[in-house]
Amino acid sequence: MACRSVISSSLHITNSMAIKGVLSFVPNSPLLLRLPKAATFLPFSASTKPPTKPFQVRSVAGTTEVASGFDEMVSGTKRKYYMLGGKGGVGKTSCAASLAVKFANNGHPTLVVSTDPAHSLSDSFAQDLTGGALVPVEGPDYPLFALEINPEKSREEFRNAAQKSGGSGVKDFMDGMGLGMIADQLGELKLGELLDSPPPGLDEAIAISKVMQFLESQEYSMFTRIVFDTAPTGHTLRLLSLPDFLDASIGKILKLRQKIASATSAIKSVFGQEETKQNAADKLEKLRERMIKVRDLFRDTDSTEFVIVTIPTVMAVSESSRLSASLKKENVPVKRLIVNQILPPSTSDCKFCAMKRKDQMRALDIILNDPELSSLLMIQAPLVDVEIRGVPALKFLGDIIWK
Ligand SMILES: Nc1ncnc2c1ncn2[C@@H]1O[C@H](COP(=O)(O)OP(=O)(O)OP(=O)(O)O)[C@@H](O)[C@H]1O
Repeated sequence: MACRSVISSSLHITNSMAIKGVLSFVPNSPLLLRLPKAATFLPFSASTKPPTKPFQVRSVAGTTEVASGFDEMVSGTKRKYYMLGGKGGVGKTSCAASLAVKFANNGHPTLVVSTDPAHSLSDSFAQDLTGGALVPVEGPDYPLFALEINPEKSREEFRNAAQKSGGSGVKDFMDGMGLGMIADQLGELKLGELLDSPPPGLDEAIAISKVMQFLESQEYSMFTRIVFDTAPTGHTLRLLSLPDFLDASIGKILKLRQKIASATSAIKSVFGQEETKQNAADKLEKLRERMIKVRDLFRDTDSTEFVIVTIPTVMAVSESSRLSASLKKENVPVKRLIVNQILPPSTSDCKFCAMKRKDQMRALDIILNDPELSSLLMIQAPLVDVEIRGVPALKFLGDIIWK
C-alpha cells in the first residue's frame, strides 16, 4: 500500500513537473526534443518558505535567472580543464557529459574522460566507450571524444603481463598504456615483486599518468577543452593529493624492497644495498616531481576549474561542503556548484512533492548559509522527467545548466 502510494506520487511528480513533456520518447523512434519556448516554473511555491538569502539571483528558473558563466568557460582557445566531482549518484556524469557536448557545440574539440572506476559515461552517451581508448561521440558540431580509464582492469592486465613474461611484459604493457615513464622510473625496483601487494593508490597513479599522456602526446593536442567525470569524493581527493600519496607509497616501496633484499640476500654488502636504494630513491623522486607538475596544472586558476555537483539534500550538501574545504586546502580552483535534480514547485495537491520540495528548499538554505559553499556560483538544474541518455538529451540538459 505504502509502496503504491510512493509510485503514484512519483508519477504525480512526473505529471506535475513544469518542464514535463519537454523530453518525450516515441517508441521505436529517436528521442524527440520539444524545447520549452519559455521556462514557466518559479523557484518557490507558495507553500514552501524561500531561503533566507536572495536566492533568485542564482536561480535557473524564472525571470531572474543568472548565467552559469558559460561565456567565460567557452572563451579562449588555450586548453582548459574542467573536473566535475561530488558524492556518488548526484549526476556528475550527466553534468560532465552535458558540458562536453556544450563545448563541442560551441567550437571546441573536446575530450571527456572518466576516472571513476564505476564508469557511467557509456550509459550517459548511450554508446560503448569502454576499452581505454579514445572513442568519437557522434552528434555534436565539433569533434567530441570520450575516454574511460579503467584503473582496476589496467592493474589486472598489468599483473597478467607480469606473470606471463616477467619484466619485459610489464614494460611493454606499460608502454602500451602510456605508462612507459613509470616503468622507466620504477624499472629497477622489480615491479613484478610488488604486484602481490600493490601500493595503495596505484589505480590513481594509472589515471593520472593518462592525464600526463594528454599533456605530452600529439594525439591529444587537438583538444581545447578536457572535461573529467571524476570518481566520487574520496577518490578525487586522493587523486589530487597524488604527490603526497606518492611520498607515502615511495616509503612503502622502499621498505618492501628492503625486506625482500634482506630476506633473499643476507650476504649482500651493506654498501651495495645502500647504493641501489639511493638510485631507486632518486628515480622515484623524479617520478614524484613529474606528478607535482601535474598537481600544479590542476591548481592553475587560468586553465583548470573543479565544479562541485550536488543534490539538495542535507547529506549531499554536507559532503559537498567538506569537498569544497578540502579542495580549497589543496588550492584547487572551485567557482561553481551545481545543485542538480531540483523539483519545480508542485502545481497539484501532491503531498509527497510538496514535502520533498520543502526539504530541498531547506537544503538550498543550508548551502546559502554554508561558509564553504555560499561563495560559489550556484547553478540549479531541474529534475527532468526522463533519464538523460544520448547526445540530444545531454544537449538539452546542457542548455539548461550551462548558460
Ligand atoms: N537533472 C536530472 N534529472 C533527471 N535525472 C537525472 C538528472 N541528473 C542525473 N539524472 C539521472 O540520475 C542517474 C545518476 O546520474 P549520473 O550517472 O550522472 O550520476 P553520477 O553522480 O555520475 O553517478 P556515479 O557516482 O554512480 O557515477 C542517471 O540515471 C541520470 O540519468
